[in-house]
Amino acid sequence: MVSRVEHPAAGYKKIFESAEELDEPIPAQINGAIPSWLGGSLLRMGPGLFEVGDEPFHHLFDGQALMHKFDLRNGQVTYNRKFIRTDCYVRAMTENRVVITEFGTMAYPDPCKNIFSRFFSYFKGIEVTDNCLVNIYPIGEDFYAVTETNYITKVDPDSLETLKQVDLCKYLSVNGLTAHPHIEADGTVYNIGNCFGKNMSLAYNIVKIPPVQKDKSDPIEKSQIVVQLPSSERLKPSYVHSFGMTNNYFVFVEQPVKINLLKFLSAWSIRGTTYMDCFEACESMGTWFHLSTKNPGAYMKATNQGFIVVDLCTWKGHEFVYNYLYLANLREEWEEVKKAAAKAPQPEVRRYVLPLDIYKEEQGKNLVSLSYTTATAVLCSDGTIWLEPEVLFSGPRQAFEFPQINYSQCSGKKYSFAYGLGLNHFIPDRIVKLNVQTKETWVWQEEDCYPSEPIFVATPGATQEDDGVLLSIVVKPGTERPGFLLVLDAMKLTEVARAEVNAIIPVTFHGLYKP
Ligand SMILES: CCCCCCCCCCCCCCCC(=O)OC/C=C(C)/C=C/C=C(C)/C=C/C1=C(C)CCCC1(C)C
Ligand SMILES: [Fe+2]
Repeated sequence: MVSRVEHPAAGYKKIFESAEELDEPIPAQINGAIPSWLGGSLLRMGPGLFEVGDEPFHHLFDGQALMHKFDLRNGQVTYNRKFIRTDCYVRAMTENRVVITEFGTMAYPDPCKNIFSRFFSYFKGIEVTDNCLVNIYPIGEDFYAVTETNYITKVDPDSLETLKQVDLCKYLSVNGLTAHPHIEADGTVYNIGNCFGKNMSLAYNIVKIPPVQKDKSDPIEKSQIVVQLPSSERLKPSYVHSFGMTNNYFVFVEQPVKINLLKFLSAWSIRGTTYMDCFEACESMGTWFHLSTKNPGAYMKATNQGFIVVDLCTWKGHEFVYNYLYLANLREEWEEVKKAAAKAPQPEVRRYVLPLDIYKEEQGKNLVSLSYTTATAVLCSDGTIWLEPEVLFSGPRQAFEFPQINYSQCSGKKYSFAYGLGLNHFIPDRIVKLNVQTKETWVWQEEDCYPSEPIFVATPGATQEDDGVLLSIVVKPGTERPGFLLVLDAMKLTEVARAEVNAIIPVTFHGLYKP
């Protein structure tokens, strides 16, 4: 899968440019045939406004949230997009400047205010962003666009209208939640977030939001913390992006990119620091896997021969990979992009195996007895277990990222196929399928094309894990219809159809298919 593709024309710059929302859906021109059973909507989130007035946003995660929708009905496709009316967007539009500090862009005080009110507005405390550009997922019968803060935004998946902002702090003791919940077949949502408690007690809280309520009340009102995991360092919690879940367990990977809380809570509002300035690498820490039972009341022994297998997309070393995602770097000419990526952490897809049955007398021995993996776990004298991974995919500066699986069939179970976005020196230029058992790979790639995270949709009644299609939004600059929805056969990774529109579609991160 190692890509030798070069991008001398630097067409990728187009996916980091502002776009206008649409008044109404536009029809797409179809090449190939969209499967007749594929009726639904692909909803995706990403940044769509990369500057306000003459103030630029600096980081990939700062542009204002734009929601995209490809609607598929009877073989026909339309495309629509709207900015979410978050507080940060509405206030930016009203004042024509960056009003709320984003991930890597600081908001300056209002230049129209006099020196005293400017001084006091600095001390008003942190105004946390509600820029929900990262993902969209269902809670009960509702849909929420999210980032990783405590603010989530209820949206209408049909009209793309913004409905309301919800502050999770009103219901739960968390400072934020990840944009990557796990959702069970009945609609129960699990997620994890940092909690900076009283007396500086730090924890990672796992949250459960129940499915649709019989009395039609909002499930968020019934949300609760189900597990609390301790932070390995007193003043510095780790940055959390996602977590793992099986039928019986939660797996949380505490990694060495830390949030410096002192900076976060004090310096930030006074000196105008951004979120990015509050992260630091902890060179001495390594990475800790935390395991907890999911439902102690209904605990059942794991069936997977007493092991939990954890497959991860990783970035090697201690440095935060987000340091390499400033827009100025991503918009460089190709030779410069390559030079910058050469210094960045290197990507690797890894498998770790956590043994569940541990006996003192086995100290120093490899506890993993699964025939199909070379990953090891050795019990140390202090009672901890040292894990070494099996590498599932590795290519220099070629990442397999934004991983997806046949979630409804395989979530938390043994599986064979992962689908991902191939990043070539951080530039998304291919879609990859990886057989995690054999390490075989398949690639879809086309000249000057910039795809997004592929979403798997199973063929109705399918019996095989990879019987279905992958949906990805692709940008091919310089053509008559430069944005298209790509439909790939998930078995062979060959093109089934594309639905093209006359619009450049800015980069999107995550999303879902709503049947
Ligand atoms: C699609 C192509 C992109 C090209 C480059 C991609 C490189 C990819 C590297 C892999 C990373 C994948 C990330 C994908 C995007 C994503 O999911 O994340 C975006 C995350 C964002 C915007 C996070 C925002 C988090 C905030 C504002 C957190 C705030 C907080 C803290 C820092 C401390 C605790 C409190 C709080 C407020 C939650
Ligand atoms: Fe993500």
